[in-house]
Amino acid sequence: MKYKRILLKLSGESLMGDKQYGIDNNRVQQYAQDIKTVIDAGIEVAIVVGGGNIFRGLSAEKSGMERAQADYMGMLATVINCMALQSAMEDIGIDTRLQSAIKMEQICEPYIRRRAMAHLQSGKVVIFGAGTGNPYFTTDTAASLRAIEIKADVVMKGTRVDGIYTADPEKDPTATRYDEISFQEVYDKGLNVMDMTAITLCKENKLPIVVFDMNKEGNFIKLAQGEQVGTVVR
Ligand SMILES: Nc1ncnc2c1ncn2[C@@H]1O[C@H](COP(=O)(O)OP(=O)(O)OP(=O)(O)O)[C@@H](O)[C@H]1O
Ligand SMILES: O=c1ccn([C@@H]2O[C@H](COP(=O)(O)O)[C@@H](O)[C@H]2O)c(=O)[nH]1
Repeated sequence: MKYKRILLKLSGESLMGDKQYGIDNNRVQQYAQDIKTVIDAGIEVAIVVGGGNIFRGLSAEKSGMERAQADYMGMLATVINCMALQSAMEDIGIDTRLQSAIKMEQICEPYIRRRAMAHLQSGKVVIFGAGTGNPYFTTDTAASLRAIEIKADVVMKGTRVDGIYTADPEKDPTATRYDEISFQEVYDKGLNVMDMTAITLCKENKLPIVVFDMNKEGNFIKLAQGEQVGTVVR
């Protein structure tokens, strides 16, 4: 098996499906099924979920809200997404634990690194909510940070584009996709598929990143088993 432990980052926006806002249950159910195939193959999976489908701190700041306050709202939004994904996974028999970087005793465990690793070793999927717990960060950075902390082999960013392009493919139809790219090239070319703090953490800790289309059923297991899917950054 190529990977023993994977950190899967799911963007909030991809949970929207075709909706303009919020959560598309069909999409969440598809993700849960795809995650199950990877768990059933004996691979450990931890997940960080974004919140962009509900609330983004930066956008709220532009409308006049104080940034830190807005960012805490964004972190709470990620927990809502995590709970939706947790429900969908439990419905199909996956054992899960949700850990939040901001304490919410009635809802989930607090983030405790060693406990998270023990859950993973016993076959549970651990979902990390509330990002890093700090404003001015993103869930991409939370994904890199948690992946390093729990000694994952890779960060897989499952999103709605099928890899990293020479420019944002949603804005530039002439953009072409890389199969592989170095951390340095991501900086040099200013590619915005993940924020630079997240990229730097992975670079400094020699942790590869794969960006792939999570909306295509079966992609996650292919990737987990070592097939070439999406773009690898290393
Ligand atoms: N060079 C590039 N290659 C690929 N995608 C790019 C590139 N530049 C910008 N993007 C954009 O990055 C987005 C991927 O980020 P994603 O939607 O997963 O956002 P996020 O900020 O991680 O999550 P959230 O929606 O939770 O805020 C794609 O939708 C794509 O349009
Ligand atoms: O560590 C973190 C993670 C996230 N935030 C805030 O949450 C929203 C949603 O996260 P995305 O990564 O954009 O999906 C983000 O816009 C921040 O406002 C944070 O403050 N700290």
